[in-house]
Amino acid sequence: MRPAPIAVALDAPDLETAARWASLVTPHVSTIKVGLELYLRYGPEVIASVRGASGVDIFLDLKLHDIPNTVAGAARAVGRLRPAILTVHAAGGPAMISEAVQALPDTRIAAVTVLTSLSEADLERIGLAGPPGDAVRRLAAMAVGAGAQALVCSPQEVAAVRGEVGPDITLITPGVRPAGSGSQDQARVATPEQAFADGADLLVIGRPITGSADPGAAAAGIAAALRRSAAAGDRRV
Ligand SMILES: O=c1ccn([C@@H]2O[C@H](COP(=O)(O)O)[C@@H](O)[C@H]2O)c(=O)[nH]1
Repeated sequence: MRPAPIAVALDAPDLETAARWASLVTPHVSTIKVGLELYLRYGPEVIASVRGASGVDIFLDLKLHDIPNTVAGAARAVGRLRPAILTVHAAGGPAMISEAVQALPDTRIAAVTVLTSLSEADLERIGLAGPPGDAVRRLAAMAVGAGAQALVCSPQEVAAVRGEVGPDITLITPGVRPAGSGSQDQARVATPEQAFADGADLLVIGRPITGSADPGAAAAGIAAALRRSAAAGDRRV
């Protein structure tokens, strides 16, 4: 059975916990995501520890955001870790995105549009007044024009972004919460089934899996729900 298009966010306080979560979920999911907490604490060595012997894809979520030359250097610096996906902030602009793409030809550069933790009220406070979907679509079009092969947006915008950028761009959605789960610090959320039906290619899910008493069973349960959605033809795009 093919692993489900889920990236489990290993936001763990220590390496042992991250490696344990990784070994429990990798039979069920295509990807594991290493973010700032683990990478800043343990550095590049963390990747080998969580990758183990599995063929799981590594999603390095460093959200690079700096001048183009600095981001190009940072992207080259992580190249030897062979991440399948590396994030940059779309707000860094087209030259920065383009430099990252050129620096890492074998990695999918994913541009983060508007963080899923931000609400419309938050956007107004940071000078981006208007529905989040408007800013997400603007940033998505710019990032793809600059060469980004993937985009990060919330599941609430994924259908509109697909309409904007077409079928060839990988759409990645954090802000995924199974029915009945709390949204915690996420502001723009939807269920895994809804994100998948609306066209997400990779669902980022952290605490609903890693906070469960049995992360392996939680990942398997969400993977099974996605398979049922696919079999029922629920995907609209
Ligand atoms: O807009 C974004 C971009 C990245 N993330 C990351 O995804 C996970 C979500 O974890 P949950 O526990 O499922 O909330 C986390 O690692 C974030 O850094 C995001 O949430 N939103």
